[in-house]
This record gives sequence, structure tokens and C-alpha cells, in this order.
Amino acid sequence: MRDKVFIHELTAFASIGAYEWEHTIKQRLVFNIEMVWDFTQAVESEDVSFCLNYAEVSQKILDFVENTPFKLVETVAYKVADLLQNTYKIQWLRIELHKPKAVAQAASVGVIVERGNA
Ligand SMILES: Nc1nc2c(c(=O)[nH]1)N=C([C@H](O)[C@@H](O)CO)CN2
Repeated sequence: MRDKVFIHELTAFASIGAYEWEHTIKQRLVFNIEMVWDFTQAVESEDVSFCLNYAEVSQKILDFVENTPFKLVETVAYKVADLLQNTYKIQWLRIELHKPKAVAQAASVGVIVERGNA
């Protein structure tokens, strides 16, 4: 089963940074997320309660990331992956996390984590 729900360019304003000066400001983090989910029950019933609800998932991520201080983008990605796996029965997920202004000469930098079996 390779059905996927995705969320592209989910933007959070977070306390994120390895350095002291970053701890007094909020910076933009952008998530691209893919999650494998079996659509069969949702399609048969046309009932959103059988979906992996992208609105609910997005809000859960924003509530967490915007209210927790982090130093490393790696930590954000690991904790968001844990949050999603502990909340939903997601068989496989991929999180691409961008910190857009971190390197002036780069469009974006960040990390990618994957969890589960595709
Ligand atoms: N692999 C990483 N490298 C760097 C990180 C990080 O979280 N992961 N963070 C920083 C600083 O916070 C930087 O973004 C400040 O401009 C540097 N490298």
C-alpha cells in the first residue's frame, strides 16, 4: 500500500538555533511531509474520520513546534516524527525540514528523516 497524504510548505515560527543569539528570536521553519496511509476505509465511507486528516496533523505540528524551544533542526525533525508516530498509525513517513534563512548563500538548508517501512 503506497497511498500517501502530504503537507507541503507548512510554515512554523519557532525558537530554533544552536547559538545563544538565536534564543531570543523566532525563525521560520518549513516542513514538507509525506505519510503513507491506507485510503480504503475513507474512500468506501467518504468519512473524514477514516482519513489521516491533514488539517489536524498540521495543527498538531504547529502547536508543538511553535511552543517548544529547540537548538538543532535534527531535534525538531526527530521529535515531530515521534509525535506523529505516537499519535497516528502511520506506517511510513518522511519529513523534510527547511530552515530558509540559515545560510545566506543557499536557498534553503535542513534535514530529512524517514520512519517506518514503505
Ligand atoms: N546540521 C545542522 N547544522 C547547523 C544547525 C543545525 O541545527 N543543524 N544550526 C545552525 C545554527 O543554528 C544556524 O542555523 C544559525 O544561523 C548551524 N548549523
